[in-house]
Amino acid sequence: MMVQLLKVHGSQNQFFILDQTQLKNKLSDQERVDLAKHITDEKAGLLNGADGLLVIDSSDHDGALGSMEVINTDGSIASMCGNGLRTVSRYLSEKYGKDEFKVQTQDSDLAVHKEADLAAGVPTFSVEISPVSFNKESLPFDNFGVDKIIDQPIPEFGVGVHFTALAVPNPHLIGFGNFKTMKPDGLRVLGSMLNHKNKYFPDGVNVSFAEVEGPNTLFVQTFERGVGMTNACGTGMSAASLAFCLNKPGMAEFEKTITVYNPGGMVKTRVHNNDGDYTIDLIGNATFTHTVDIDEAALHANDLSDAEVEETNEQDAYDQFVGALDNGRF
Ligand SMILES: N[C@H](CCC[C@H](N)C(=O)O)C(=O)O
Repeated sequence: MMVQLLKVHGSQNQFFILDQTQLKNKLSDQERVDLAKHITDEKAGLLNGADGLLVIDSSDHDGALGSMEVINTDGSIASMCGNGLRTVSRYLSEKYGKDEFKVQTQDSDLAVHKEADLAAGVPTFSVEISPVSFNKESLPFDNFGVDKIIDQPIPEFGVGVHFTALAVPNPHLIGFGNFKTMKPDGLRVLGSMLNHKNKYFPDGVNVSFAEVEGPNTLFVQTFERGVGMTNACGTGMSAASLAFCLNKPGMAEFEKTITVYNPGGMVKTRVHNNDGDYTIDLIGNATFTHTVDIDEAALHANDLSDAEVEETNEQDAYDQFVGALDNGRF
C-alpha cells in the first residue's frame, strides 16, 4: 500500500513529515528512529536530507487534531520543534479543514492557528511555544554553581557574550553579542562541545547566538542539538525572543511583535508574560516543497530506493519572500 510523506520547511529548517495514520501497521519506535536517520542523511537520504523527521499520529486529547513526535537527524528524540510544528499544523489544518486547534506534543497540547500569509504563496501559521522554565532541572544543566543562567557571562563559553539558559521545553542556551566581534567559528565550536551529553548539559543543548538589530528586531543563528548548524531553529528563536524581552527591556517589549531574522529567512514572535509564567507565539511560514510516495513495506524496511519524489511549486514563492526582506542580509 502506498504512503505519502512530505518534505517541508519552516524558515528553511527542513523536515520530512510522516503521518502514521496512513499506515496499516504503524512503525515501531526503532523503525521510526532508523527511518529518521536514513531519510534525513544528506548523502544516503532523500533530497539532500533534512534536519529531522516529524511523525504525526492521532490524538485523543481535547481539541487536538493530532500528535507530533520530533526525531533529530542523529536519531535523538526532542520534546519540541517550533518550525516543524508550523508545518505539522498546516498539514492537519488542510487534512481536517480547520484553522484553529491544538497539537499534542511530548510535554503539552499546544494551540496553533492559521495566520495571514507572510507573502503571496507563503502559507503561514502561529504556534504556541510552552511550557517555559529557567530552572536548571528543566534543561537540565549543572556545574555552573547557579540554579539559573539569565544574562550572565560564561567566560569559558565565549568572550563578550551574555548567556541565558531556558527550556521551551527543549533545552536552549542563548548567547547575546555582536556577530562581528564574536569569534567567527564560536557558535560551531560551542554548539559542538555542548551538543551531546557533557558535564554542563547532560542531555545536550541547542546553542544560539543572537544579535540585536534594532527595537524588537533580532538576528538568531542556532547550532541545534542532534543536528548541527541549521538555517533556523524555531524554539531557539522563541527562546531568544523571551531572553531579549527579559534582558533588554529598552529594546524589546512583551506582547509586541518581534521580527527575528535568521539564515533561512524571517519569523515573527510575540512573548507573553503572565506574571512570570511565559509563553511565546511563533509565527512563520509552513512551506511544503516535495511529496514522497513510498510503499508501506519499504518504510518498515527502511528502503528508500523506490521512493517517488515530486516537487511542489511552493519554494519559488518562499525565495521571493526572502529576496524581498529588507534587512540587508539577503
Ligand atoms: N534540535 C532540537 C529539536 C528541533 C528544534 C528546532 N528544529 C525547532 O524548530 O525548534 C532539540 O534537540 O531540542
